[in-house]
Amino acid sequence: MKTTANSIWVAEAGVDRYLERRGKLVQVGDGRLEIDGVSKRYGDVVALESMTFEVRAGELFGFVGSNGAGKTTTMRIALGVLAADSGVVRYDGVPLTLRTRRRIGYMPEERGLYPRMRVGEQLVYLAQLHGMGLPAARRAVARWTERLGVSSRLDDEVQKLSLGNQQRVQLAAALVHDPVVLILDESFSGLDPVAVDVMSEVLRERRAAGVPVMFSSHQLDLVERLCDRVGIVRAGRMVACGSVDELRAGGDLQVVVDAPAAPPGWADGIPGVVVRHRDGPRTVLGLTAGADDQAVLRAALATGPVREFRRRRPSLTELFRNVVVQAGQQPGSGAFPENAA
Ligand SMILES: Nc1ncnc2c1ncn2[C@@H]1O[C@H](COP(=O)(O)OP(=O)(O)OP(=O)(O)O)[C@@H](O)[C@H]1O
Repeated sequence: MKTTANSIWVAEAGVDRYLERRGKLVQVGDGRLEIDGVSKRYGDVVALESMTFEVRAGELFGFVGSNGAGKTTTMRIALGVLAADSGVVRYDGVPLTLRTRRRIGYMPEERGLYPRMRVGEQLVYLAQLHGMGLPAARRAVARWTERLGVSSRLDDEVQKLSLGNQQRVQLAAALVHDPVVLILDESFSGLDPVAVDVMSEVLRERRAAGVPVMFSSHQLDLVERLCDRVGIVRAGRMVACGSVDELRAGGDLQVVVDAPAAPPGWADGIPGVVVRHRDGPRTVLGLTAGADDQAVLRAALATGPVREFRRRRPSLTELFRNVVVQAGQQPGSGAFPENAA
């Protein structure tokens, strides 16, 4: 048995290793990236407060939150370019080391390429910084630039490329050294639809190869489509985390009613029912637990014809608004449990 600052090794047999952590036996060595209780302040600004979540091996994890919520700070700490005040980041069950950090592929939000350096030269250089030999680096650069559609620009200076193509090069820079973890900050912003497809395909491939992939984005439809799980962050804390279906199931059940003759206020007074939105003849109602949707239908029919009546769950965008905007206006009223996954 071995004791470290953060954990006690209780068994080690082949690849199945276990840790006792906070009284629970946890299997390690499974390629997970864990952000555990990470806090960070910038002077008086609390950027992160006990941020906790994990990205599993072979999982695409979407990291969403409003501007200034703490996404970039989390990612920079996960990469080790920024130190946390407290908390720990682990990969494969153990706190990150310099060696592990070199094996992370990172795409920074502020982009980090040298504008006057040629694309090919720069990518080879970056691959070598991550420990690759020159021949392997050249092969990887040829492969990834071909894959990302920028192989014809290898001899051009980065600054001569369009912003979208610079972004493709930036993704190539994150991938050339065959990273074991991928962390991408706003990787999709500013890309044309074809480049979005290429980027999505590459991320899915990395996921299939068993890599934990985490990316931040404000494009929630894309996150909803692509991710296995999503974490919503607000004011430096994870306020909802789970698969899109889990999160949607946690949101209120809604009923859409198209009743052209219904007067304003027709649904007022039905127990457990709140009018969420009204658009012409259509009303979207939120139903709290125990509310009777048949009572809604009867009330709608009492007004005249009903052309549409269907139940639905909120989209990720609506959930995001509920969690981030409404909860922000009413502290402590978050609709979802933390780390619900
Ligand atoms: N170097 C810094 N000095 C002072 N405050 C900072 C610094 N970097 C970030 N912050 C603050 O920390 C908080 C979290 O910022 P962060 O960049 O992590 O948010 P974000 O979720 O990535 O936002 P965005 O979606 O706008 O990129 C914000 O209040 C921000 O103003």
